[in-house]
Amino acid sequence: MTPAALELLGVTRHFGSGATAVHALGPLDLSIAPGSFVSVLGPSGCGKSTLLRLVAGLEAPSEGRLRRGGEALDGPSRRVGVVFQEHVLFPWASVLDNVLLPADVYGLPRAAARSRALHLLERTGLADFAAQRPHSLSGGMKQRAAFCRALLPDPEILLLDEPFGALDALTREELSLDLSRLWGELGRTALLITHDIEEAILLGDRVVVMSARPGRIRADFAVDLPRPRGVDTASSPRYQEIKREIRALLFQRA
Ligand SMILES: Nc1ncnc2c1ncn2[C@@H]1O[C@H](COP(=O)(O)OP(=O)(O)OP(=O)(O)O)[C@@H](O)[C@H]1O
Repeated sequence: MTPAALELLGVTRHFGSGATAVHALGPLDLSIAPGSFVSVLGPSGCGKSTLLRLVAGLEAPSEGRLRRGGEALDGPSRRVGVVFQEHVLFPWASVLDNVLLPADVYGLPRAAARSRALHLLERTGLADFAAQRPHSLSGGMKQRAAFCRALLPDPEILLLDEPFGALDALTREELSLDLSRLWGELGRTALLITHDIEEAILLGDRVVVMSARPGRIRADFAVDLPRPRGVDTASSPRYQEIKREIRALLFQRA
């Protein structure tokens, strides 16, 4: 049997100790099948970013175990790409060089990395901006470049921490639909952290709803909407029904 792309078993995370200790997360059990897109939705401060940092291998759990592709997860890996809310492009480097950054970090063969970077820039509508500096890009374009960079090492798993959070509503929707299309073509596993119910449904195969801190899983909704999803998806009766169910749960007392 193919192992889960990601698996969390009894994971908790505490910060600090004594009177100032914070129980941020868990215990949490979660299993994500290879190739699926899971959206995690929850109130502010429920531990969503903490969850993402654990899965990225940037932090260790206080208790419990994490497994990636059936193996113990013990640190960051080139098999996992991360996109954060604030693009982290270097202002002095060209868009192409920014996208190529993981090639230096992971020692990828330069020529192949360059051709993959150009391909990704092409696929995300940024080919004409490869030689420009990030300041000449709009917010949405900077996030597209950040996606290209995360995808450069061809990661098996893409982690998205509110990647559209700083964008205006129209750019947000456009970029989520583009990401949905790109993800469909790449067939990779994705974990999206978001506050936005619509984005969670539009992108996800599942929407995992978390409780207030300490974040635990309150519900796990299957999003059985056909793909590819587009601007019309949000007006379908099934989409509206899932949205109603999630809203009802979120606005109930935890
Ligand atoms: N390094 C840290 N030290 C102490 N407390 C922390 C640390 N990181 C997070 N926390 C606390 O853990 C809890 C969860 O934080 P986290 O950022 O994961 O939540 P979140 O759901 O991503 O929040 P938001 O949606 O507002 O971004 C919060 O109470 C936060 O103050």
